[in-house]
Order: sequence, then C-alpha cells, then structure tokens
Amino acid sequence: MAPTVERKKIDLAPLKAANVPIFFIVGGPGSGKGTQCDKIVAKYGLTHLSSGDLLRDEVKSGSPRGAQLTAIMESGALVPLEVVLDLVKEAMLIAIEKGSKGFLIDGYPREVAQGQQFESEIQEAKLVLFFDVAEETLVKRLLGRAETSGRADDNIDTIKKRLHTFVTSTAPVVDYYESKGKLVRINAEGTVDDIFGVVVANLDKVTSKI
Ligand SMILES: Nc1ncnc2c1ncn2[C@@H]1O[C@H](COP(=O)(O)OP(=O)(O)O)[C@@H](O)[C@H]1O
Ligand SMILES: Nc1ncnc2c1ncn2[C@H]1C[C@H](O)[C@@H](COP(=O)(O)OP(=O)(O)O)O1
Ligand SMILES: [Mg+2]
Repeated sequence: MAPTVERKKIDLAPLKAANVPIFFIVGGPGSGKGTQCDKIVAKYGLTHLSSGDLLRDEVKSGSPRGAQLTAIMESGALVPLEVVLDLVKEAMLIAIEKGSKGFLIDGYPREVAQGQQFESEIQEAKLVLFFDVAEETLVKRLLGRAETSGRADDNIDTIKKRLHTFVTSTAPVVDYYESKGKLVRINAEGTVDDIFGVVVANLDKVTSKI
C-alpha cells in the first residue's frame, strides 16, 4: 500500500499569473540533465529545479515527509507523484517571488501522470528536452559520478533498478510529448559542449522573448 502523505494547501495564483515559460528536462539517470541545466542557467538565466535535488533536500531537512523518501529513492523507484509535485510547486513559488523568468524542471515528469497533473494544475510546458543516451553509457557515467557524488543511489544495484524504472515509467513520457509535438530529442552521447550546442539551437528558437 502506498504510504499516506501529508499535504499542505498551496496557493498557485502568483505562479499562474506570472505565466513564465516552463521546460521539462527528461532523460535516463546519468544522461546529463543536471550538467546541461547548469549551462542553460548560465546562458539564459532560467531557474533550475531538479526534482531529485528537491527530494534530497527534503530528506536532509529531517521532515516527516523526508523520512518516507530515503527508502524509495534507494530502491530505484519513483516517489509518490503528490510529494514531488508539492515540492516542485513550493520551489516554483519561491522562485517566482524572486522574479524568476522561467523554469527548467529537471527529472520531471518521470511518468506520464506527473506531466498531466503538473500541466492541469499549473501550466503547460513549452518544450520537453529529452537527452537520449544508451544504457551502457548511462551506467559508465553513473559509476563515474559515484566516485564523488556521495549519493546513496549511485551504486550498481540501484542503478540497474533506476534504469528499469526509466524504461517502464519514463520512456512513455517521451512518446507522450512526441505525440503532442513538444519533444526535442537530443542525442546526448557526445561531449558536454557539443550537446549544449544542440540545446542552444533549440532553445534559441523559442526563447527570443526571455
Ligand atoms: N556529455 C557527457 N559526456 C560525459 N560525461 C558526462 C556528460 N554529461 C554529463 N556527464 C557526466 O555524467 C554524470 C551524470 O551527469 P548528470 O548531469 O549528473 O546526469 P543526470 O542529472 O541526468 O543524472 C556526471 O558525472 C557528469 O559529469
Ligand atoms: N519526478 C520524480 N518522480 C518520482 N521520483 C523522483 C522524481 N525525481 C526524482 N525522483 C527520485 C527517484 C530517482 O531515482 C531519484 C534521483 O533522481 P535524480 O536526482 O533526478 O536522478 P538523476 O539526476 O540521476 O536522473 O529521486
Ligand atoms: Mg540529475
């Protein structure tokens, strides 16, 4: 049975009123989402929110909500949709208060229902950037990251489970946004700078106003 999750009422009016562009950043674990988001932030000044970072911060905070999350993340599974969406909403509202001009929502949606709920409760995404990388490369990169990340889920057993979750739950997200004409599929096997060149070419088409 899914754990019961405490939820607060969140007033989204300021976020909806701001109506800033929102980009979903999707890709397997280790596909380079965080790496590319850092570069996008530096060039375009968008607000980067990683759902994984928000979850890890929640765990560190010692909150009752955080306590339920560690075991799920170490098992390579997805945390309940409501928990992630509430954390994302709270972080977006704080950023809007500070004058954010748009968002990179990194690691979200990881299942189709997450995208649908976000878009019905908040706003539609402008584009979905999908970093496409072979499983073999993902494993190599994650084992490299494991040497310094200190992340409890950067170990071979959890990596295998995360890849399984990606194939079963997140790959349908890619198909879903492709069918809506919003997907930008980026081959992300190359160097960080080459990949960023492709990202920029795509963002420049839609961000002339930000
Ligand atoms: N294009 C790339 N080529 C080689 N290594 C990369 C590339 N992009 C990212 N990495 C490395 O792969 C690991 C995972 O990248 P990260 O940005 O954390 O991915 P994600 O957020 O998608 O899990 C990191 O150690 C990062 O330095
Ligand atoms: N949108 C989301 N829905 C459910 N669980 C999520 C989530 N984003 C992150 N998580 C949980 C499950 C992931 O295996 C874990 C780490 O996420 P992450 O930091 O985005 O990983 P990575 O950057 O390696 O792809 O946190
Ligand atoms: Mg990441």
